[in-house]
Amino acid sequence: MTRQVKVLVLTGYGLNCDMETAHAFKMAGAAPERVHINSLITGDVRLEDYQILVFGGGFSWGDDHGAGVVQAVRIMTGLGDRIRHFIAEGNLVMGICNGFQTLVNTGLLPGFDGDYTRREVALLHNDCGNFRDQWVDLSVNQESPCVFTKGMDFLPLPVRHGEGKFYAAPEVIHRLEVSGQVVLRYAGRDGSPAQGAFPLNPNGAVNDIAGICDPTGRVFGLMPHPEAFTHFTHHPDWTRLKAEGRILQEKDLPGLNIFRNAVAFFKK
Ligand SMILES: NC(=O)CC[C@H](N)C(=O)O
Repeated sequence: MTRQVKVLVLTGYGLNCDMETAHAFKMAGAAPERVHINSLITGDVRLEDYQILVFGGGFSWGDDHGAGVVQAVRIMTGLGDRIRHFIAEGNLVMGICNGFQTLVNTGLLPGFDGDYTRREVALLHNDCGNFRDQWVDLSVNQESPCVFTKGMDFLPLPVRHGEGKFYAAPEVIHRLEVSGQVVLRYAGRDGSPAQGAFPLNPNGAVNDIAGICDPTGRVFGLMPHPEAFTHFTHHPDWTRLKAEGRILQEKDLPGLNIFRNAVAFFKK
């Protein structure tokens, strides 16, 4: 019997995508569990019993002091060493939207030189000045070491955030680009770069960056929500896309493939 891949999906304090995220991992063949942040910090639940740790979407601590900021402090003071050990052991960490904001505020991303404590990038308020709830098209960097996006080149996903503008100093952006750590970019429907054009790029993200990974490719954060595209009718244009034969075979759902890739990583 093949070993079950155990996924820990965090819950609590304003997170609101844990049910969908756990469901997506279940569809991908894993054994997900929704675990309250406190249960992990107190040690009632042990991180070493899992292979994938997920920081999901939501409004942790009400986005006070900036989205993901308080969660990052709580996580790093209570769990920092255990998470760094978890990564060193070869496991996977994923941050979706509020989870991505948390990963950058902890310094778990971008993880340059194996240092998972340094804050190098930020997710700022959207340039448009308001919360965006829309679908975006994403091009995938096939040169990236990211294990979650293997074999993918394009995916449409929804975004829903107020603080999604990826930002960093030019030398940090350059380093992310040359190392292949830029995984996802906002694009046009044909996969061509959005070049900052609103609303293809919904937040003004520098270089259209929507998702990055660490140098190992095992820590991945993204603003869009892959757990919200696990059935072809989730896409607002699914009838047209199906008629055009562009996507939407049950078997190759872009959102679900992110979770399938994560699970497949442990089944090699
Ligand atoms: N969907 C989310 O996770 C939202 C993230 C965060 N609360 C924001 O608005 O930016």
